[in-house]
Order: sequence, then structure tokens, then C-alpha cells
Amino acid sequence: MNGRLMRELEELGGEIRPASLKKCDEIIIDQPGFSATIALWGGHLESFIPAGQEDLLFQSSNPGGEGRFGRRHFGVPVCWPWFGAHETKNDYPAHGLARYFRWEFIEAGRFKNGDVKIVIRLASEDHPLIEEMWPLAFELRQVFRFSSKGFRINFSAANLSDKPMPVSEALHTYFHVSDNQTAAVQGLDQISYVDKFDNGSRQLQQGIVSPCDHMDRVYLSAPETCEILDAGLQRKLIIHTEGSNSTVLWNPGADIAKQRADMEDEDYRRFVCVEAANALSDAYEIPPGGIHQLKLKVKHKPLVNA
Ligand SMILES: O=P(O)(O)OC[C@H]1O[C@@H](O)[C@H](O)[C@@H](O)[C@@H]1O
Repeated sequence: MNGRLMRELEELGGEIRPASLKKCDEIIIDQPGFSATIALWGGHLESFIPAGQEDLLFQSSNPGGEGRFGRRHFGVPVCWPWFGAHETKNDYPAHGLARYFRWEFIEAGRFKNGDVKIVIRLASEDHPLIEEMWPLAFELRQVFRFSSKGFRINFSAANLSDKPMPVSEALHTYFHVSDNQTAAVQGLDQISYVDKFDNGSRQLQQGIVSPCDHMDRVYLSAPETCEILDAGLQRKLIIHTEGSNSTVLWNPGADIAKQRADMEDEDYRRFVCVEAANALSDAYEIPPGGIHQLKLKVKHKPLVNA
């Protein structure tokens, strides 16, 4: 990292924790209204803690699998350029490449209203293994915006190649909840979904989703806003997306969680994934030279004022 970036970060009261997660740096921002941590490994927003509250994001109990594609379930993994299993290559990792490679920290500063801004990027040309596995050149950027009210992620993908780029994707957010048995997701009533835990059958959502246990669902043509209601933390999380047609809800349930190396037995009770996605029939192509943006905005509010 250069001196300019270091100064910009220091002016925000930020610091770098060097080579601390999977041998990559973490960026820590500590402000009166919140603290946030970004892992350059995979470009995960790892933690966002509003002052006086519990983290909005979940982190699994241990760092997880070793090896090039050892994954960890925490924060906001970026699933790109494919969501789920690769269509033809069985030996390629699930959920694409972006969550396994080192991103570059390129900017720290403030928006006009004082919100904190951090920008990171991942370019295919920076990693020979990416170029080998995905021969279409790209540049990804994440612009993080933090304030005491919550966080935003503006994710953009630029197709630098001369061919159309097929993409399915997700900002696979692990929202921390007090208990998945009592937490609820509201806002998907009457939306049709593909139930991956029921052989991909099509279902229609009736009312709220609760408990948030053992579910793997892709809601297609989903609305831009939904909410997590957490009675235990007396907190409501308002999730707003742009550029995302699918909303994925995932919680592994007790049995599948046991197969995840980084999760302890009770970890699955402490999160629900609500993912801003373009998956299955919502997959699309970025034209040569084109850009696609996926935006996620998360605000927290007391549940009592719902
Ligand atoms: O364990 P991973 O690879 O991070 O994936 C977690 C889950 O992510 C969800 O988005 C998928 O719909 C699930 O099928 C998948 O199991």
C-alpha cells in the first residue's frame, strides 16, 4: 500500500491489520457511530457494528478450510462470475472466483455528507489463476459506504473483453440474527421461488419466512426491498437492492452446517443469508466493454418502531 492511501486511511481513524486473514490484510474503520472491517481476501465486508449494538454481520467460529479454494462463511462474500456450481466444470469452486482472491485497496475518503468511503478492486489480470479459469478479462470494484445508520455496497463488474460475458452473481450477505428460529424475513409474500432443497420445485411464498431454518431458495423477479425482523435483538434490518432480480435465502440447518468446516454446531442458528443476486433464469450477459452494477443498502432500526 502506498503512502497516500495510508494517510487517507489514518485521516478516517482507520488502520490496516497486515496479513491477518488468509495472509491478506484487513482494513479496520473505527468511528464514533460504527466500526467496520473489510477483508481483502475475497473482498468481504466482514463486520459492521453500529455503536452500542451487535454486529449486523455473522462470522463463523473458525477460519475454515485451507487451500486455494478453502471457503469461509462470513460477512458479505462476493459470488461472481457464477452463482452456485459451475455449469460445466465440476472441479471449479462453488460461487465463482471473486471470494477466493486478494482484492486491492485503492481509495479511502468521505462522501460529501461525511459518510466513510472505501474502494477495493479485483482485476483478472492481477491473478494468473483467474485468467486461466475465466478467460474473459474483467475488473470488479466495490465501493463501501458507511455511516451510523448502516452500510452500502456498490459492486460493479466491467467486461474488458471483446465477447459477451455470461454472469450469475450474488452479494451473499450473512446477516447476524439472535436466533434463526424466531427471526423472520418480510417482503417476499406472493413471490415465486425455486426451492433447491426440494429438487428445484417452484413454490409461491405465503406471508413472512419464519423460522429461517434449512432453506435454500431463489426468489425470482424479487422486489428491491425486504426486511429481517429480529425480536431477540429488537432490531429490524432493511435491505434494499438495485441491479438484482433474484433474492436468495439460505440457512443450512443443523445437518448441513456440520459439513461446513468453519461452522460450529450452533453457528447456523445465528445467521440468515439474504442475498442480492441474479441467479438461475435471472442470469444475464455483460456486453463487450459494458459494466453491470449491483447495489446493496442495509439500514438498521429498532423493531419497536416498526
Ligand atoms: O457453502 P458455500 O459454497 O458458501 O455456499 C453456501 C450456500 O449458498 C447459497 O447461496 C446457495 O444457494 C446454497 O446452495 C449454498 O450451499
